[in-house]
Amino acid sequence: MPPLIDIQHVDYTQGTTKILRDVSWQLDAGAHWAVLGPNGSGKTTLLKIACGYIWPSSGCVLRGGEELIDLREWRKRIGWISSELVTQVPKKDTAVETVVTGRTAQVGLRYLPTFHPTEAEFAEAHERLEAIGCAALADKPFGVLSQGERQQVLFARATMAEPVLLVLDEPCAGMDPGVRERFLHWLDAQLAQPDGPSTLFVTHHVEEIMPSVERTLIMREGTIVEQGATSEVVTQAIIESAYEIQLAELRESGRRRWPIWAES
Ligand SMILES: Nc1ncnc2c1ncn2[C@@H]1O[C@H](COP(=O)(O)OP(=O)(O)OP(=O)(O)O)[C@@H](O)[C@H]1O
Repeated sequence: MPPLIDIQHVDYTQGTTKILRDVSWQLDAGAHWAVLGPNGSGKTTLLKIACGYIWPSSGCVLRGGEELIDLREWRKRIGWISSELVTQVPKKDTAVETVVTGRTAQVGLRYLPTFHPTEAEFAEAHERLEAIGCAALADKPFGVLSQGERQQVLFARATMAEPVLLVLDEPCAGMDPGVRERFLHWLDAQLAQPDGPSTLFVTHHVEEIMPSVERTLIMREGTIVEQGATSEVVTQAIIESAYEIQLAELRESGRRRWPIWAES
């Protein structure tokens, strides 16, 4: 089977600035990748090219082995969950109302005058919440949910479109340690399910890479400097070099890797 996304020798330039240089990377169906790299290294740009929101200046992108596909249809099969999306959800919409809007590209049920979900769609939204262990959240307003619960609801919303790819863009930003750990263990269980969508997990914190995220790529200055099995890519030497930092240790515990900072 051809890769879900096959990026070949892609450059991306804006004005005189080269933002991506000779990037090649393949995402197989069902694979889960962590995407690491310092601020401004080109992660978001790479993801936008992969998802078909922007076009490369040179090189090519195949999706399912084909170059020319209907990108509007393709984009409907991608769930992009970011902190920006969290801020767009009206606080008064309930969790289930938020999930049902997964049938559209927008959030905010009361602001979508032409979208009138059927009873069957509401029933499905309830099922989606139940399937991920969040049935109890259904009638709670989005505004009262914790940061972790909001991510869970947006995950359920993304599944309404039966996505082939989920992009989780720094999902743990703003979470306290307890919320973050509960959310990450919940997410790990979701990703470990067979036949789920491929996932791209963007983070700045290597300890957030859960065991189910078996592959990692690292960007730096517009290129992919490392890609492959998480166990081989997320090493002390590679992390120190990618972020220009010094660690006392990158300790493995609970099949995750925890940076221990060196004394300065
Ligand atoms: N439309 C644009 N015009 C000019 N420069 C751009 C444009 N889009 C991105 N850049 C620049 O390209 C570089 C890569 O940006 P990008 O958002 O892809 O980085 P990132 O790795 O996602 O960063 P962060 O971790 O801070 O989110 C940055 O220096 C950014 O300022």
